[in-house]
Amino acid sequence: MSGTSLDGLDLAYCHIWQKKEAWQFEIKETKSIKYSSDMMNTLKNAIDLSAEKLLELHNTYGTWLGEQVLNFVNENLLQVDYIASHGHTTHHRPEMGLTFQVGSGQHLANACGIKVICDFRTNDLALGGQGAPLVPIGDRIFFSQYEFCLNLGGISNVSFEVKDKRIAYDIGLANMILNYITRKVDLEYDEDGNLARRGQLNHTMLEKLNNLKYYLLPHPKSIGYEWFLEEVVPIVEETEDTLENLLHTSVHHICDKVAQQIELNFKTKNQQLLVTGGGALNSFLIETLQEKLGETTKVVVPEKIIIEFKEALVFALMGVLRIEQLTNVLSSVTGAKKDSSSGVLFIPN
Ligand SMILES: Nc1ncnc2c1ncn2[C@@H]1O[C@H](COP(=O)(O)OP(=O)(O)OP(=O)(O)O)[C@@H](O)[C@H]1O
Ligand SMILES: CC(=O)N[C@H]1[C@@H]2OC[C@@H](O2)[C@@H](O)[C@@H]1O[C@H](C)C(=O)O
Repeated sequence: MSGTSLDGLDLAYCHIWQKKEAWQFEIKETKSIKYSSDMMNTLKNAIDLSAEKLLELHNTYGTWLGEQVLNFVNENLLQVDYIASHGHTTHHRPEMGLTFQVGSGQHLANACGIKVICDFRTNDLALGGQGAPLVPIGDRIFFSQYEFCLNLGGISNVSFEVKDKRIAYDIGLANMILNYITRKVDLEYDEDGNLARRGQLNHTMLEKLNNLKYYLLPHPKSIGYEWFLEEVVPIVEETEDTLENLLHTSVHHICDKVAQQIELNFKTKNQQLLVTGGGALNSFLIETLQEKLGETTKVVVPEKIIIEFKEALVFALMGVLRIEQLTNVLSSVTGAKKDSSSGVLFIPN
């Protein structure tokens, strides 16, 4: 899994099996590989590449993924049935019916000698859906004890049940804006939200962020880096303020939007909100979120392995479901014509 915050590649070696029809999991080994600044820039700027250069990146990144898998397998002497690979999203314009994840499955398979399932999003787009978010199938199967599952990666998304249907959508900003601000001073991210905690609210910036048009759209809906570049970056750039105030204001914005969605979809007193993704490690953000939600919603920060590897785990589950020809993409989430068993299998040569 490689997510929108561009921090690196997450590898998880998972056992997934069924016991009396209920799916079970164990995450046995994990590894995160931080991107070099070159790699990070290449992936970030892939949006501007020519078709040829993009295809070249698709192949070279696929091979690189396969090499990382091979190292991980050899380091831990793993026995692997399949690799489920998300790749890295370079383009996501569901309104135009397109999404693209670099990381060619054939190159990946050939580089590690293991069968690969990848390209999990295209089929849903072909069926008229958003192709995102996909992790809600895992929220339903593995984390149904929580009324809400929230992921705070580059982008925030939420997932919950309404009358036996899973609903989920990208809420809006999360670490993407925080990292954009800290990277101006060559800081990868705001550790524990310490800088943001010292800042003060910039009311003008908060109002502009809170009024972004995307927030008014009904679900199903999802966003990509394009939205960030076009709609959000101008607001940050036109705001003259300290780093601390920009971060503080962005944290409030992130939490305002999450709290609004949880309140709108209120389930029950003492409801639990499971928070995963790197944002769960930002203590200022988590405190601010809990304050905004009040006593009716308990923010649950799980153990670190779940915070950091839940998305990788769910892609592994999606791979298993694909092999078993079971539904792994929910149309109630994406708005597609129907549920699907998505993903493409590549056999190594
Ligand atoms: N200790 C920490 N304090 C504050 N922020 C943190 C901490 N650890 C990680 N983060 C933030 O979390 C980010 C990584 O989050 P994560 O890996 O969940 O994102 P992602 O999977 O790339 O995104 P997405 O789920 O949107 O595709 C980092 O870039 C950083 O902003
Ligand atoms: C197109 C794409 O890659 N979307 C990502 C992105 O990052 C977070 C959010 O936007 C979510 O919709 C999705 O990723 C997770 C893994 C998902 O599909 O559930």
